[in-house]
Amino acid sequence: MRNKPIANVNADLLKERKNCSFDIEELTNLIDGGKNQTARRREIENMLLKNMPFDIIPEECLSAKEKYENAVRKSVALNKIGVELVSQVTKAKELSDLTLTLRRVSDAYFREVTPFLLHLGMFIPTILGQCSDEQVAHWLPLAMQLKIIGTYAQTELGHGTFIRGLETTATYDERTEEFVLNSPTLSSSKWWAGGLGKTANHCIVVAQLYTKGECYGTHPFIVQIRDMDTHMPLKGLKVGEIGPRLGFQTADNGFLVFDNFRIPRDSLMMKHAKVLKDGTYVKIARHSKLTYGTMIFVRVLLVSEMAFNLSKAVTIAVRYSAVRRQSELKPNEPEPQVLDYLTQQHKLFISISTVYAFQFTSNWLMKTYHTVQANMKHGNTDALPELHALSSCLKAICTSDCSAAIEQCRFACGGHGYMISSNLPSLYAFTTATRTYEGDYTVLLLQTARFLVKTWEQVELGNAVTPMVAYLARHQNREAWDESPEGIIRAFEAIAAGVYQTESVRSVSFGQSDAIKDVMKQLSDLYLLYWSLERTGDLLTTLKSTLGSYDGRVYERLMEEALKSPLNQEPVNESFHNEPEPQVMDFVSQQHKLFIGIASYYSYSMTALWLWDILTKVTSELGVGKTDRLPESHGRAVFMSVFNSEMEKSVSSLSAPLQAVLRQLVELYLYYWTLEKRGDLLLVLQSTLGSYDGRVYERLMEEALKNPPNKEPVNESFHKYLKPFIQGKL
Ligand SMILES: CCCCCCCCCCCCCCCCCC(=O)SCCNC(=O)CCNC(=O)[C@H](O)C(C)(C)COP(=O)(O)OP(=O)(O)OC[C@H]1O[C@@H](n2cnc3c(N)ncnc32)[C@H](O)[C@@H]1OP(=O)(O)O
Ligand SMILES: Cc1cc2nc3c(=O)[nH]c(=O)nc-3n(C[C@H](O)[C@H](O)[C@H](O)COP(=O)(O)OP(=O)(O)OC[C@H]3O[C@@H](n4cnc5c(N)ncnc54)[C@H](O)[C@@H]3O)c2cc1C
Repeated sequence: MRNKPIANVNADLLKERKNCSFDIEELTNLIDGGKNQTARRREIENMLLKNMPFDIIPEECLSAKEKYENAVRKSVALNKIGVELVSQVTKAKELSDLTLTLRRVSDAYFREVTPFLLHLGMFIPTILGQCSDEQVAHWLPLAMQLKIIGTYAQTELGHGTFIRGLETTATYDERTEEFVLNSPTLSSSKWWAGGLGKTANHCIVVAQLYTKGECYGTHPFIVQIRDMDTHMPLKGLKVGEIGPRLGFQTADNGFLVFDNFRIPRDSLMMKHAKVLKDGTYVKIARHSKLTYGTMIFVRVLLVSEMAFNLSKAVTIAVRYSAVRRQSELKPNEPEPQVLDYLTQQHKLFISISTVYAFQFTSNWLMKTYHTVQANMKHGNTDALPELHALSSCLKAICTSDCSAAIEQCRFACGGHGYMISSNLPSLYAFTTATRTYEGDYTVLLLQTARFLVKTWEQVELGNAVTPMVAYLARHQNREAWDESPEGIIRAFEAIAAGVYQTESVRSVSFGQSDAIKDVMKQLSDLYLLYWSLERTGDLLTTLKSTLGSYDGRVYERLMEEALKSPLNQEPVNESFHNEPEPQVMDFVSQQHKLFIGIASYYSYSMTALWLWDILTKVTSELGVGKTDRLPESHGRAVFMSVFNSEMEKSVSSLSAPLQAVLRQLVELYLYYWTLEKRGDLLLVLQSTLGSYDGRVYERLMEEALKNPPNKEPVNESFHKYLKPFIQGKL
């Protein structure tokens, strides 16, 4: 059943909805995956809406501590219902639909994120992907019923991207059949894990595994970190909250430091490798990177997350644009809806088509992921490198595009879009982090490039490659395409566009009406055209350059092109007889180049005179050999102050017009360098990362320890909400 229409809807919005060329319900079914899925989603939504507590005071008006406690309260209530619903589900497909619905509806309760995000998004998936069957049987029910709450601690203060460089050690002690966890340096402190600061009592820790004196690289361990009854951190580890950040403020991201912390042998997650009781290391995996599996899964998930978050932002911006009226186009006529401005449509429509591009690609990517997983169960890891390259590439591009598009949506809402209550700032803060976490943008694109270059080598050798990259061979036959970075980027755009085009056409090819097909086709075309225009340079099959031509006939081509110019089609231009051509001096850009030169000349002359006076004094005091070169900023300050003061002294006797000109030159010099060097001028950087002494890790830890949540070892919300919930007494 459809949701009931709401009374008192803005007339402009009603008008826009009335103008819709297709049946909205039909499109809703398409997005949900069918009529039944829409009905089920609404059933769950309605149930949650009836039972969930909403905020009385807006989340953003609370203190950091109150925000966290409020987030725990709501998470516990939501997950109580979630656990109940999950227990009724029997089929895998139903479970994934349910999880998706819960994830979507949870956003109605959290402007920020739930402290359970990592438990649901990474802890449970890692149990499924990295544990042996016996370990899954033990840990999964505990995690699914939230009897334990976990997180994923891989990143350290010193390393996030370069996983092989992680420093935390897990050394096997065969006498006690335990691993001993240690953080040997400050930079090895675990940092960032969501939910670690205050909430989690378990944690997946990625550490370098040592046994019998050998290091076998990074491996995941499942580790209890807090007492199940008192919630106090266990002896041998230091754990806390890392401090305020741009978004994720209720995710209680944390740090964790080990000091000879002992864990049982079977804490090692043993799907891909084992350590026997006597300390023998046994490799099970057929592919060395299978321990990176959770990251691939989350990268795949993030494509759909971006579709969802952008869909919210663009819905907000489109609705508001229909309601908002601004400016007077024609005297005495009503102000137009801002939605009617073409420039506004330009901001919004590309975001709408991007949402669909992401969603269709995400559906396809998830299917591909499951196919590769199923093959791997039978020992076939052939498709893993391509899945890694593809998920890396799509994750990087969609997270980057999504935060840029959300920023556009904020611009589209003018000043009101800057209000926290518009939700656009929170959506931006959430999505911009996704460009960094789960693999930084640049780093993931480089992983994709690595795969593509290897594929290219195969193509050149005439070997078969997978269908997804077969176009490389086609390109090679058709034209002299190069393997330059531009070529690689272009190829990946072709992949993304191709997937979207074929998937959207495939998805709308059954059952749907012509009206929906038309709209989807328009959106698809818009997406392709937009990116063709954005990347025109990459799409040009020759370089279109007189200077960079393959045959090097630079001068011939320059002359050929010159002769084609329309100006050369007539021997004397009519402006000869009419208006004179402007002097280049009249161009502002030319003045910019010249005037600063003039100002500098005066500055140097004044400073030279002044410097001459003191030079002898300085050299005799310090000795010429000992004087260091003045740092640039010091020199600049000297030029400015001398120029300023010496000019004042010398101009007083000059005529007023000349004084004015010279004063303007002083101002120009000062303003120019103020703008050029504004980075250096920020004397108080107030930054843990940019301090003069470079003590980055020390300062990050010092700041984290000052953090109010770390003043109490256990937050009161544990006793009030978490403990009764975990123990089933709520
Ligand atoms: C209410 C209901 C709620 C429901 C829940 C729904 C939740 C939804 C949302 C989820 C949100 C989750 C929040 C997550 C928060 C953030 C968590 C994190 O950041 S956690 C932290 C995330 N941290 C990061 O993401 C760290 C990023 N860094 C990395 O991933 C790696 O260090 C690396 C890939 C950059 C390099 O690794 P390195 O070992 O140095 O490798 P080399 O470069 O030397 O290449 C050697 C070879 O390996 C190959 N290969 C590489 N990877 C893979 C792979 N995965 N596979 C296969 N192959 C792979 C590579 O291609 C190459 O092959 P070849 O050419 O030789 O044939
Ligand atoms: C909100 C948030 C939540 C997080 N949650 C978790 C969590 O729950 N668990 C967890 O383990 N981690 C978590 N992280 C950490 C996250 O995974 C890392 O921050 C991320 O992987 C980037 O690594 P880094 O911080 O070491 O960046 P760096 O690698 O230090 O990147 C700094 C710069 O160096 C560049 N760079 C680095 N390497 C290369 C290279 N090889 N080539 C070219 N350029 C390079 C990058 O492009 C970037 O510009 C979280 C981070 C954030 C922001």
